[in-house]
Amino acid sequence: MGPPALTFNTLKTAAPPLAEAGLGISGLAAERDGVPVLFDVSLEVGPGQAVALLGPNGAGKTTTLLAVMGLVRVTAGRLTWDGGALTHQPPHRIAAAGIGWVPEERRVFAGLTVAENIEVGRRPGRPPAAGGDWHDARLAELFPPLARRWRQRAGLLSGGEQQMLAIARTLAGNPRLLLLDEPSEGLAPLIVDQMAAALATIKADGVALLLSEQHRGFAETLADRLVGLARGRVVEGTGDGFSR
Ligand SMILES: Nc1ncnc2c1ncn2[C@@H]1O[C@H](COP(=O)(O)OP(=O)(O)OP(=O)(O)O)[C@@H](O)[C@H]1O
Repeated sequence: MGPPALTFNTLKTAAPPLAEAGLGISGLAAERDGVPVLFDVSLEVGPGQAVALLGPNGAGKTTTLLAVMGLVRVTAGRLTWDGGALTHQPPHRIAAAGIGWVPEERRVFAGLTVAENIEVGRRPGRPPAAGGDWHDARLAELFPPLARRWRQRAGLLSGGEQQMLAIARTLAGNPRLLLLDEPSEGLAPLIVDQMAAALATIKADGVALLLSEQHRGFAETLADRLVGLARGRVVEGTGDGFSR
């Protein structure tokens, strides 16, 4: 039998919770395929906040997101969500608790239409963030380029449109925390601006955002806090004046 179901607001760990609302990460260490990759990562993301992980290739940004999603082995530290323990929960329970993952590779279903891809992401019964349900009309308003291609196959979309679709599909499940791996990677400048505007709207809706970013400008536009990672550790992290 797996670990007990997450019952938020009732499930409290013995130690004081990191954050009563949103995501808490404290002293996180994790490994991939038996190789230690994260050694000491701590941060918090509250509802309606955005935190960007910055750092060079191999710093551990993706691994931090994977650890939140339960997709790598956590060897030390704590993960909490709305004050309840998240550490060592299986990915499907983490997803059911309202955490959505947008992988770097996008992974849209090329043979399905935009509308069908979004339908795949629906998670009926999951309570939405403060702004309400992400139904089709809201998603189309959020990403106008998708609205124009609603009945087209996803394989025909540009890279930027596929990135929008990957986000829209995850949003369709009404997550209250969105994990985004390099959302601006490989996008044309105009598309990057559209992406930043859309993510700002999602944030204003009350959704918490934790993103991995290589582009500092994009991160600064969007994030309330920047957290610098190097070799699996937080090297700098602050609300303002962050520098590397
Ligand atoms: N399957 C694996 N087994 C062992 N080590 C791995 C595995 N995948 C990644 N790593 C290592 O983990 C470290 C952190 O990788 P991670 O992908 O989290 O970095 P990142 O900051 O997201 O950088 P990038 O932008 O290159 O993805 C790197 O040193 C990488 O080589």
